[in-house]
Order: sequence, then structure tokens, then C-alpha cells
Amino acid sequence: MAQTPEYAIIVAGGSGSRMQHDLPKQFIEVAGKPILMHTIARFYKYNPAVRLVVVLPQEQLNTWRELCRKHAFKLFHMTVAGGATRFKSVKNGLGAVMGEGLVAVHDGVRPFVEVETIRAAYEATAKYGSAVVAVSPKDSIRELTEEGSRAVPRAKYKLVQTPQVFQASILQKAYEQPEQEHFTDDASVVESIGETITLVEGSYRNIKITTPEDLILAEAFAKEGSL
Ligand SMILES: Nc1ccn([C@@H]2O[C@H](COP(=O)(O)OP(=O)(O)OP(=O)(O)O)[C@@H](O)[C@H]2O)c(=O)n1
Ligand SMILES: C[C@](O)(CO)[C@H](O)COP(=O)(O)O
Repeated sequence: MAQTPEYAIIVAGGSGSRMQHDLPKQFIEVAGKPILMHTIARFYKYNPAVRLVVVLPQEQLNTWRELCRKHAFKLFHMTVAGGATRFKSVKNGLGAVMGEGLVAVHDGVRPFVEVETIRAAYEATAKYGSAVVAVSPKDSIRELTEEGSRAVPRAKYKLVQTPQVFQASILQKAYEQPEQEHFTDDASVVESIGETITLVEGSYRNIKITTPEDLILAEAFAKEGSL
């Protein structure tokens, strides 16, 4: 029986403003290689036949090509120009997805995602139509109210990571709608067309490298052999 095509849209089209670094954060080296290369390699390790779509700002496409040459990075991938928001970048990436299949969307700056997590997410999507990786909060949670704040039951919440994997047709339909302010990830976009979201357990190592202290953590994980 023919294998269902698997795609991975790796979004790296942001500006990385919270990192306050002179390089775009996806190009910062950890363990001797740009973060984005480690992320791509994780998906390739999961499935060498995965169709990789890497989304980068238009003005960074040449730099990326040069970095690939410099690091002799040969893993085959398409590149697509990003948009002004994550929503627009994912939508541009979806333009490279042809026909049916399972499509993962993953942040280019989450290089520590485990192969087992990626596998669990694609498998759950094949069964249920969607899979969103998430972990339980470790801290207590308070909701901001008009009066100040109030405690909420932590057991009722999950912290959402990527990959977020969907049937291609569902993701494409969801991304046809106009962007809304509360769309902070793909699950929120897909949910708003009435689809159910299935959660898959993630890992505390699957950090999104966002602020300078995340780089210190990333170096520590890398030293420990997590890359
Ligand atoms: N217009 C955008 C904005 C974000 N992203 C991607 O979405 C992921 C999560 O976003 P975030 O970590 O917030 O990245 P930035 O938007 O680059 O960072 P910041 O908000 O600090 O500027 C990143 O891999 C980022 O490159 C994207 O592809 N296109
Ligand atoms: C998609 C995401 O990583 C899930 O946690 C997150 O919502 C991205 O948010 P950002 O503000 O674009 O970093």
C-alpha cells in the first residue's frame, strides 16, 4: 500500500526581536551549526522521505543558501518566503503542499524536539486528524482579572508546543479564513473552523528559543548530547 505523504513546514520567518541578537535567531550557532539546521535534521531523522518546506524571510534566503554551502548542509528541502506574521508564513508554506497528506507545522527554533514526539504526532494525526504537542505547566497559574488576579486550577491547562500536525485538507481549509488576533498557533486556527484538537504529550526539552536565556539552556542541552 502506498505511504501517505508526510510534509513538515518549518517556520523560521520571524524577526526574533525578543532575542536581541545581531543574527536572526534561527541562524545563531549551537553546537557549531545554525539552530535551523538542527531542527531540519530532526525531521529528516524521523523520516528521510519527509517533504520539508522551510519558511524564511525573503531577505534571508540568500544568506541561508550561503550557510548551507558553508556547513555542507545537504538535507533536501524547499524554501519559501515568509510573511509579516506566523499565520502568513504558515500560509505561504502551505502553498508548497500538493494533494493529500499529513502536514506538520514546526517552529524553526525548536531544535530539541525528540524524534519519538514527531512520530507520535504524525501517528495520532493519521488516527484522529490532528495532533498538537503539549506539556503540563510546572508553575501555578493566575488569571488576570479587572480586580487583580485569581488562582486557576493548573490541572486544567496545557502549554502548547510544536509540532502541530493535521490532515492537509483540514489545514488548508483553516488557513483560507482571515487571520484573527487570537491565532497564536496552528491549533487555534484549525479549531476556529470547528475541528477537534487532539493533544500528544511533549517534552520540557522542546523549548522555543526565544529570549537570551534560552540560548544558555540550548548550549547546556547540546553539551549533554541532546542534539
Ligand atoms: N512572521 C513570522 C513570525 C514568526 N515566524 C516563526 O514562528 C516561530 C515562532 O515565533 P517566535 O519564536 O515568536 O519568533 P519571532 O517572531 O522570530 O520572534 P519575536 O516574536 O521575538 O520577534 C519562529 O520559528 C518564527 O521564525 C514566522 O515564520 N513568520
Ligand atoms: C506556536 C507556538 O510555538 C506554540 O507554543 C507559539 O504559539 C508561538 O508563539 P510566538 O509568539 O510566535 O513565539
